[in-house]
Amino acid sequence: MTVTDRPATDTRQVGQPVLEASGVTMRFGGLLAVNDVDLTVREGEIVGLIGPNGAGKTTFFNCLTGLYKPTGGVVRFAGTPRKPESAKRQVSEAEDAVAVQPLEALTPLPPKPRAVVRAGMARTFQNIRLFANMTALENVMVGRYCRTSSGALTSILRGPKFRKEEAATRERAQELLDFVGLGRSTEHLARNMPYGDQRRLEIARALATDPKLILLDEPTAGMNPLETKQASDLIFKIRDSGLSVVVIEHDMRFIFNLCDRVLCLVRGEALIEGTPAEVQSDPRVIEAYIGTGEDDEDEPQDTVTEEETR
Ligand SMILES: Nc1ncnc2c1ncn2[C@@H]1O[C@H](COP(=O)(O)OP(=O)(O)OP(=O)(O)O)[C@@H](O)[C@H]1O
Repeated sequence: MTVTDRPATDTRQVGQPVLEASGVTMRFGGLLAVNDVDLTVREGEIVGLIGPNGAGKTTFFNCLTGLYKPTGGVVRFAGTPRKPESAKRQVSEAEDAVAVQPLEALTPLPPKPRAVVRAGMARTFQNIRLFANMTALENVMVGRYCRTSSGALTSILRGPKFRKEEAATRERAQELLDFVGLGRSTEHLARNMPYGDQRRLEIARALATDPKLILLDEPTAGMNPLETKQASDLIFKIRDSGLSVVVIEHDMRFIFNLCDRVLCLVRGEALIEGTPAEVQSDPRVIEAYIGTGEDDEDEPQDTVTEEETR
């Protein structure tokens, strides 16, 4: 029996590339954390990033999202940093449906998280980073502010323009809470919400930036099986709404059921990239996780078993 329940032939069409990372390399002093890694993500795709602990997954994510400036390689994205929009455009459906540009239009991303977000890339983190003492709605509204145009003075004066923009921001935030299944938790303080809800709230906040691509770093870490299933359903729903998704996870069953393609990193290098069926049947992947027993005494071990990778 295999881990994936996906049909052997998936007839969904994927589109143009939205992200193209080539030769991405990241050194921390003498440590080569990511070495010459390529990744292309197309419109409508869910791509998984797996690998044992310390393989370089999060570092690669940080290079893609501008948190780190890679020491080598280039990250191109089908979008350029957009200036904040007017309140009217902010809620327009047309704006949500920003056309993904053809490959030629992929532009190198400036290594600045804010510019990367404005270009249309959003992410969540391995450790939950919510504003604990803010409500769910306020947390999502914060994510939305990168798309609003009110400056400090407008905000202080709270004039008609500010009020209109604030109302639109609030409305969009509520829509996103409904979308992720937290419509009834609007006024709950983030810190009082159940763990699985906090993870969904983080996703809602990331979606508030109007991304074309969302990157999720271990979205099911610490979740029970029901929460994991709900997370999987939510990611499919996000993909079906027109976004591309890249997801890091250690839960093999989750990854192989969810993803169109999977990239496996080992010691900073791409070991294999392919369909879930190709990756889960590759003996090198099993070996990378469970080790050969010869030289892995000091290697950190993941919890995956050979049974799980099959
Ligand atoms: N800021 C940093 N400075 C120095 N070394 C770092 C830094 N960030 C990560 N590393 C090292 O780079 C390597 C890759 O780490 P990274 O966190 O990217 O791996 P990972 O695959 O995400 O691991 P995990 O699954 O445990 O989260 C590790 O050896 C780690 O210790």
